[in-house]
Amino acid sequence: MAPFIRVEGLEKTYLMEDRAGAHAVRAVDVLRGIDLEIAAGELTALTGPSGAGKSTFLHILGTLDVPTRGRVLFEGRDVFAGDEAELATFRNETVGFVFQSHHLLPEFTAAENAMMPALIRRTPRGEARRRALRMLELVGLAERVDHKPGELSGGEQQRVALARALCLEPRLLLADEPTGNLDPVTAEGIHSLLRDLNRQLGITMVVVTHNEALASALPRRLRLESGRLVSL
Ligand SMILES: Nc1ncnc2c1ncn2[C@@H]1O[C@H](COP(=O)(O)OP(=O)(O)OP(=O)(O)O)[C@@H](O)[C@H]1O
Repeated sequence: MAPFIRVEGLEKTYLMEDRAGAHAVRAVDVLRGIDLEIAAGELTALTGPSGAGKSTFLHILGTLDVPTRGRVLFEGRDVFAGDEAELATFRNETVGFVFQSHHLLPEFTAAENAMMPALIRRTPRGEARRRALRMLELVGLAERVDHKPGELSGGEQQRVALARALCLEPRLLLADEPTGNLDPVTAEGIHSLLRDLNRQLGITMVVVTHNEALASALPRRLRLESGRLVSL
């Protein structure tokens, strides 16, 4: 059976306008040949120096960005072989994202923020709210569903962002420095929650972090260095 995710010969080069020379273009090689398999249900930490390409790699895994060379296969299917509409469908149905900054809408409550992806996908309001409340309960915020982001702590805001990412029950959760803005204790709380959710829901997760201590508590660790992946 094909692995859940298989990355083959992945390369990413950004072409930059060279500001010194007229119309000259400079290539920035960020990912230089990545091969990787991720099994369904795996929870993987991705570390590496600043600028190593962690976000770029995560964005390509989530089809928010496209590779320059190489392929990404989900259950054997080359995701970038399809057109933009197919990519968007795949992304909406399969992937949930959490970022360093939670991007919650300040005027809406935790429940309303968490149900947003379902409403955008035209899920009936009652069903969307049920899903959101279930996820808010899973992230430990059952008592805070009517709070707006400004009435929540930083860790609680990030948990709402997590509930929102999980609202449509994605099979893959990609988290880019989800604890980057949090104090160490709150950050450990979010990581421990990710481990619990991974066990309970069986969602495959890739979590980018600068924090080696947090990364070392996750079952699998990868490190990006000079555009290549190293297993730890
Ligand atoms: N759109 C772009 N055009 C040109 N270069 C880019 C672009 N996006 C990223 N880069 C460059 O690619 C490299 C990798 O960036 P990326 O954000 O993936 O690194 P990162 O490992 O996530 O870094 P950090 O830990 O600091 O967030 C950086 O050197 C960055 O300057």
